[in-house]
Amino acid sequence: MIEIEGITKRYDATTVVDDVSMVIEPRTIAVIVGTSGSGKTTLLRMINRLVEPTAGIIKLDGADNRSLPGYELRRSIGYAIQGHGLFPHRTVAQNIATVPVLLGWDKARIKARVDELMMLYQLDPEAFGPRYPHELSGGQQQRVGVARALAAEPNVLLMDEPFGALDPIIRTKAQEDLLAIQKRFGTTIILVTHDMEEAVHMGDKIAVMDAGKLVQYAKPAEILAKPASAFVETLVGASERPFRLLSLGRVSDAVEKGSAEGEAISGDASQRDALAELLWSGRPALPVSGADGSPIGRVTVDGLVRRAARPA
Ligand SMILES: Nc1ncnc2c1ncn2[C@@H]1O[C@H](COP(=O)(O)OP(=O)(O)OP(=O)(O)O)[C@@H](O)[C@H]1O
Repeated sequence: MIEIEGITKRYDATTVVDDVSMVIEPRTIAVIVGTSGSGKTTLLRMINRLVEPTAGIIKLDGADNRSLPGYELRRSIGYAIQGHGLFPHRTVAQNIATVPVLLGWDKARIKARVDELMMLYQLDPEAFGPRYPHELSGGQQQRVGVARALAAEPNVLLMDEPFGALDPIIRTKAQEDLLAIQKRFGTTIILVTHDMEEAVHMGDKIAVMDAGKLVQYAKPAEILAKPASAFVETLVGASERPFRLLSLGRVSDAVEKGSAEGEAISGDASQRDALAELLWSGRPALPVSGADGSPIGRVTVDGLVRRAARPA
């Protein structure tokens, strides 16, 4: 668990992070969003003490993050940044091994971990391990950057716009990979992004920053349905909000009694996909199938539209 208590950072007279308090539960993803200059990166870097706060406390599993020297703290916390930050004169395998080497792991353990992460990221260790970063595509470099951050099995991973430089298709894949890896290792992740779509997709909770202040910290559905201020509402994008809300819900949660003509949609599909299919095919209702393929009811345009409407 990460507890941020009244954290403030000032540079001379300018307050760039202003009395922020938030708790990040273990094994969850908190996404920090906000406009440029709102203090997101500074907040993130106070967790691993690349930036020292002016006031406030940050606790990791109950311990003040100042109870260790900064360099030791940083070996226990993964850190991945936009543009990956790989060492250009070290091979891919050496880059990934950076922190395990610093921690003095034995060679066999390091090799096993590097190979495991490379396989996980679909980079053949034989082929890619000896290569240098410039011999990789942008997407591959980014994967190596995240693999390096995960190498020493950190409980906490800080990510600053890790997918910012990727094109949209690779970006989606990178997000899926990260979600799968987060589930597998149970890592607690704090991710900074400009992209509300990414925040809604990735976050168990979303923290919205504006001018150094934390203006809302809540589950994605709550941020979308009940933005705390006009600023959050703008950031969420009022016109996109209904679709974002639907993308969070499963069809199985919107099933109505009755039947419908045509091919069934899976109860696991998102409500957004169901609405897209309904509108695209011009039908008022679709049959819904359960996990075993048997019909469990139907989903309707009217029902989905009601769900997308902002709750009173
Ligand atoms: N070392 C520093 N000295 C003085 N001011 C700084 C320093 N680092 C950051 N700032 C200022 O603090 C403010 C917040 O910066 P920060 O990088 O945390 O914002 P951000 O929300 O991450 O922005 P972006 O999305 O553009 O990366 C900015 O106005 C920035 O100019």
